[in-house]
Amino acid sequence: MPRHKKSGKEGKSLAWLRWDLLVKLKGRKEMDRQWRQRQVSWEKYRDTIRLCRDRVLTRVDAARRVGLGADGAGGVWGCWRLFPAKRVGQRDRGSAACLGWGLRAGGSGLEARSSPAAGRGADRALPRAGPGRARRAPRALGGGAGAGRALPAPGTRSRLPPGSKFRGRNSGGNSAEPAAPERGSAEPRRPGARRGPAATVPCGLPPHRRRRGGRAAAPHAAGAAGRRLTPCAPGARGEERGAAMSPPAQPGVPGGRGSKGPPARKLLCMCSLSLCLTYLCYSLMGGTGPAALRSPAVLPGTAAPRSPAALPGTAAPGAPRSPAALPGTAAPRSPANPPGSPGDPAPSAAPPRASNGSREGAAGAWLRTPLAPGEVITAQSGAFERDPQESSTTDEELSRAGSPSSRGGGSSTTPDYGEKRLPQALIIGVKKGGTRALLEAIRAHPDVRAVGTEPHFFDRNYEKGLEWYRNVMPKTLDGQITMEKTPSYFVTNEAPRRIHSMAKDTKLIVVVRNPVTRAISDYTQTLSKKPEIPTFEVLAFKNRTLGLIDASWSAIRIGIYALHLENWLQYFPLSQILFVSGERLITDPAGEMAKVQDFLGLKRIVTEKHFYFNKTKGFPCLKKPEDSSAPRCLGKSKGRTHPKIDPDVIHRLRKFYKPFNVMFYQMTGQDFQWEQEESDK
Ligand SMILES: Nc1ncnc2c1ncn2[C@@H]1O[C@H](COP(=O)(O)OS(=O)(=O)O)[C@@H](OP(=O)(O)O)[C@H]1O
Repeated sequence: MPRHKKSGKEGKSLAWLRWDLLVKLKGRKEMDRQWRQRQVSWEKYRDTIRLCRDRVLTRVDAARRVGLGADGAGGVWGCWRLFPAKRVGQRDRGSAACLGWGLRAGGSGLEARSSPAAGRGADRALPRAGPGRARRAPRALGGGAGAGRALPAPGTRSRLPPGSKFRGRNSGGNSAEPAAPERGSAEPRRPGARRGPAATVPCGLPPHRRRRGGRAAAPHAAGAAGRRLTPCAPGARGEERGAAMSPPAQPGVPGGRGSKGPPARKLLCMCSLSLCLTYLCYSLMGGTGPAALRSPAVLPGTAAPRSPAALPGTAAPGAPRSPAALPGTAAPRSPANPPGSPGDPAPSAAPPRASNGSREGAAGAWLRTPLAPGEVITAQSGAFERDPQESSTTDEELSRAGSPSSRGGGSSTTPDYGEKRLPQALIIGVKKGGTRALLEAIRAHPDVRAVGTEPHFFDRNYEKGLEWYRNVMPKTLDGQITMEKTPSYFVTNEAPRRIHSMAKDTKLIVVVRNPVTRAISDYTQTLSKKPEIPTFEVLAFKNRTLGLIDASWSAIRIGIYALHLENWLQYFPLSQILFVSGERLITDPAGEMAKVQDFLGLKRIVTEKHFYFNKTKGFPCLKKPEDSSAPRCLGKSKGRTHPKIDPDVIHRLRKFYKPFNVMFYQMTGQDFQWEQEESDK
């Protein structure tokens, strides 16, 4: 039975329950008393605990997905406790040390499991105790490879070091419900558990509860600067979002900032998210060497070695790594770093990406190109992924655009007067989100001038310098906005810092789309260039039998929006980033364009009059309302027919993305309803 806190103003409530549950269970102490005095039935008592347990388990499951099952006493969680940085400035110290610890502990952050069987052991840990049974052994959480072990998960803190003041907090609370004590006996208690602060710090705890014995959560809470919210239960249901997370207010979005939610929930959620995401980041970045995450993907049945850490539920130690040695950890994240400064490695300096020995030979090598140091993902980073097609600018185009004699930097509509300026607004992603449609639509605005090609300045061409970049831009008059779009910026680790150092008030636009559809779209694009590549189903899994999604495949990884957004939020406030729904850009382009124009401070000139739905194309096309010229639809490369994907694979991918989507909704304060979309199908 989880313990409640002994002291404090509201110390009589369970410390691990969600806020709404706490409210419901306000009289829990009283209930305990009544239970002992035979005034409350065992069933009622048991059901209450079962309810709480079920809520908490969603978090456990989600944590397992992101591989937070670090080994050792306390794990990353325990480590955080040792670095209780209370100020933002101390966060990095804690991050580096703890994440270094986490890597040493062998977590392979993105070896995610989506198998329905995975991690369900806990869900099956139904109460069996009844009156007359004084105590029961704590049940292990999770199944599969991790079965039989209590896995640490955000909020469970099951691996805290001995002596930790968190210890005993979960007391089996997450994994099993309490055995019914004999009437009149003391409450059932796990051996070794002591009364006091509960070990579990789940979502929804008010600060005064978290503070005691909850210091591990503090650094992240502080670091998140009160801005980023973390889902307590990444797998949380939609109805929990608004109330539980209190995302920023959005007109029409339930549970926005305006909704009443305890601030502690935000803090706690921030902790979890920060941990998850940072861990993921480091996992992603840390593999230029033979790290677990970068180890060659192995198909079942092949003999190639594979880190056991990659297996779900396992926590085999990987190669020890110093946090300082991790790419990206040493470089200070100072926005003041000017482009080209020593601490700012040029993207072109990235070593040539070679095949890392994946399963499908050349095609596999293409899809699994290792990342450059400091790079989270570069969408078009690999030799084959650098597809100079519809979304990417060819080198020739760029050199033409960047030449002094160039006119308009690739924008055919740019007049030959005014001056070239650095962009004030960027469409930074996401690849296959609908970025081209957005750019073309906003270019219809007379106060916008945009480069037609993708300059890839902040990822591939940064060493060419800002003058080169400026030259790529079209000429503008005073009052006109210069824009460009390069979807790979969103997943480029260095991009936020570089853009910030160019101009910290740069407005950023991200077009997001259901990550499953986006992945299929991404794959379809590649397939159109390379018909010999393996099927989507093959590429999506590391091990399909085990349900291991291959998050090292860029098509999958790009869709973990929350992970990438975290990087941007280090440099830009949320208010400076506009999230455009790729889905609504198709169904209601004028509505989305209204938001874009407002965000850019432009008069709403691009309206429904500018759009025409082309049945043949199946998409909206642009027209000029003032003349009778034919509508302009995007090219054949936009709106391709996707190959049919095995519904089971889609289902697993949805499950994989769900917690990340929920995080993303909470971070942005917008519910893109991708889960809703899916459940409708
Ligand atoms: N008006 C209109 N016309 C055509 N296509 C449209 C439009 N609006 C959004 N979309 C969707 O945009 C998807 C391509 O996204 P991007 O332009 O971001 O792709 S890229 O990253 O630049 O390659 C593209 O994805 P696919 O359908 O998979 O091809 C479209 O679904």
